[in-house]
Amino acid sequence: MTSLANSPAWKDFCGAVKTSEIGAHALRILDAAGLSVDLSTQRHSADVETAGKQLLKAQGFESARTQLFNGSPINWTENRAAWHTALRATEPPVAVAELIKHERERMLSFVDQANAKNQYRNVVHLGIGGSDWGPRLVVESLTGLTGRRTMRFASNVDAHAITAALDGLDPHDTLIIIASKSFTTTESLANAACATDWLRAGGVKRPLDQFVAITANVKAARDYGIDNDHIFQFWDWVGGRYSLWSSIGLPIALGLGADVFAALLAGAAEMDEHFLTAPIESNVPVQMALSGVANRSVLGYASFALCPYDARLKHLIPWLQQLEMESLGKSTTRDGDTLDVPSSPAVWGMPGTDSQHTFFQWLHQDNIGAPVDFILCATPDHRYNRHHRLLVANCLAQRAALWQGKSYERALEEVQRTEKDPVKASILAQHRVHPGGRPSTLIVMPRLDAKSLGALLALYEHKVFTQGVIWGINPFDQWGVEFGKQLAGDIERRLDALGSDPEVSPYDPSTAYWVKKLAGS
Ligand SMILES: O=P(O)(O)OC[C@H]1O[C@](O)(CO)[C@@H](O)[C@@H]1O
Repeated sequence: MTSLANSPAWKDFCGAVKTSEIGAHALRILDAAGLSVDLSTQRHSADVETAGKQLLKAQGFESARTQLFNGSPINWTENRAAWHTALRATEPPVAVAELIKHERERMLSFVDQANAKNQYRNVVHLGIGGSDWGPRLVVESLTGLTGRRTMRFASNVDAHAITAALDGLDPHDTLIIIASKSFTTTESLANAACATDWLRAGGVKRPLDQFVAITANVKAARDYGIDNDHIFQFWDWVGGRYSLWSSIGLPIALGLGADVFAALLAGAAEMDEHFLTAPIESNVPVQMALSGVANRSVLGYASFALCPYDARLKHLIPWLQQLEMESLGKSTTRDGDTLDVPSSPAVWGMPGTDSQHTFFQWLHQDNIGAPVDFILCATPDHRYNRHHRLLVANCLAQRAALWQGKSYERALEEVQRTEKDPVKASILAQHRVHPGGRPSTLIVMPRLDAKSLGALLALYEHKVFTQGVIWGINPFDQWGVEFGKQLAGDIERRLDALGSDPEVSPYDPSTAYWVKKLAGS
């Protein structure tokens, strides 16, 4: 049985983190691919730095990183590579360079032709999880800058999503994209069927002519009836939640321009280079990963919040939730043992300043709270300077309050200005104390453009990868999701037993009750 908890490197790391003094270290701002990442408000010390390096060494970080970039089958439960870095490399690895070039050229020439013919004023993208969040995040974050088509996204199997996405569009001028690596995903195929009906009802004679498929299962897309010229491939060695950089980026090129997609890839490639070459102590994804492990596994924070102080980045939250929680939400190590330290924090969040009026009270004064990743753009893309100043001030203020806290003495001084009764003043002051010492990271982007966004997404990808290495878990599979899918398929068949009494014996009494009650609905 392998034990991380009992390994000397782990014990040293825990000891160093626990004895690191809050606020004792100097400014710690690291730069990577145009992003500035301020880790000054994370627990750190010279000992933490040394122990962090030893831990990475003990967990085989350098060789794992090499394997990531050279296309080794590091997704060991599925015996596949996770080679998303190849898709954005300036010079992709020889083994896949031709494949990538060929497919990218096909995809971009489709975009060129559509632009030249002034075709498809509307695009409806149907995908879910990794086949949705990435392109949705990029398109919706950057559309204000260069948007050139009406772009809609529908993922949920709740038909309200697809009906809203199609609402008001001209069926004759609408392209439907089915984005699904497996081309078997229930939600995406059910929504595609709705879109076909909608096109037909709108007078389109050959609805499938207006479909595009983006998939690793080309045969299934062909069998579905989609023309070869409208099928854009990606491959087994690209994980679903890492697929944004592949043909899954088609809506970005269609909606924002091929140059925007290229800039996104360039930003990610720059971050890849940094991750590969920067020394450990200034390697931003690695340092963020170590802080994350310290917060989760040593200091016991079960979650962290993501608060972009840029409302355009609202979809970064679900994107990161999938990246972090589908990748790291596991507790079995490579040898099949149970991981014996707490791992994989839950991720949640909301853009600032809305979040301040929603859950920041809890962050400030709950017994434990949660670390926060703050994201800020130095320059906005609007002309309202005061708004931007307010946004920046709020972001910095929240972070300072979480870290510095407010002492009882300071609170008392405040209260005594209006409350003269000493007993009452003391009680009221207690309510105003902020414990402080609450960790956070501040990421400053120069402005929200494709290059910075590409760098930001790659930063989080590598942070998650590094944490997977430290915890010894495979960040590239998702067996937990697969089990739920199997059960949903089985329950759907039982619910479909129109009129007859469905067979529910394999299920627990509560599930059985509801299947019977809702059958035929
Ligand atoms: O691209 P597909 O095959 O439709 O899968 C969609 C999503 O479903 C999952 O398999 C499970 O959520 C994700 O990993 C994936 O991004």
